[in-house]
Amino acid sequence: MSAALKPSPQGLGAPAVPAEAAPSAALPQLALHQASVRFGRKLALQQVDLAVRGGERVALVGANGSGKSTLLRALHGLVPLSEGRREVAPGLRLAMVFQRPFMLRLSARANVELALFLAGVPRAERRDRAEAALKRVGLADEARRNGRVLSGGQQQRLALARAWALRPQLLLLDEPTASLDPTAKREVEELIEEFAAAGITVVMSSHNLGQVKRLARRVVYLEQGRMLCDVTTDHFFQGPLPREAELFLKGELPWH
Ligand SMILES: Nc1ncnc2c1ncn2[C@@H]1O[C@H](COP(=O)(O)OP(=O)(O)OP(=O)(O)O)[C@@H](O)[C@H]1O
Repeated sequence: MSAALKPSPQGLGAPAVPAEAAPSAALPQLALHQASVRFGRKLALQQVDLAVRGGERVALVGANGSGKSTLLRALHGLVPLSEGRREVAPGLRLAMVFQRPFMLRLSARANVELALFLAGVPRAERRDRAEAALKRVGLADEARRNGRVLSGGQQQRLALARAWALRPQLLLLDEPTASLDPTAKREVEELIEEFAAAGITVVMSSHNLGQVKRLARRVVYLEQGRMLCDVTTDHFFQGPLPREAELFLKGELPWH
């Protein structure tokens, strides 16, 4: 269930974010309240409370299968909640980049134009916006190339261009640099940094703790669909944390 955000004392009045992680008292752009997602017998998300405010940079961290992608999809409204509710600020422009971005067998520019068409952008604006977005991510020279034959890093940048062209206020990114080589990873990270610096709210999942440290200001740790902590990035890396999160961090130490 979803609803528009209103400053109600009952819903968003109750802080879903610990005081130290909340950057401002502004109303959330997007929130889940006691949200659960079930796939058959599998409870992929359990009673999650998460509120995201404008300009935040949130990283979702946890082992494989902990529910990061499901949480991103629930935030986007792509999976139905079996319990709880989703609230979204009226008119919020939201875009998502998936772990394996799907490209149509069309030119890079047409892939962006199609996203604009689906978002209801008038035809007259689509080409300019698509070209500007491709330029923004350094793909102006690839505009006519088939999106499917671009390299993995270029496809991920094309996916970012497709999202950016929608002029989102909030961007959901599912492991945006998974399986990219170090150069492509750095290029994508730089783009995310620029988008965030321009004021776009970013919520991203990542297995790369170095990247979390570089890009995020707030870390949400998930284990078996439960949100076990929601703290500033500094706190996440300095502790103290719940035991499960400490063990996860110890297991991931090679990132140091
Ligand atoms: N469409 C689906 N149908 C059935 N089970 C699903 C579906 N999507 C996710 N799951 C299950 O829900 C749980 C959480 O999956 P999710 O993909 O959200 O985890 P994740 O933390 O993103 O994992 P990874 O880091 O491997 O991407 C897993 O047990 C997964 O198998």
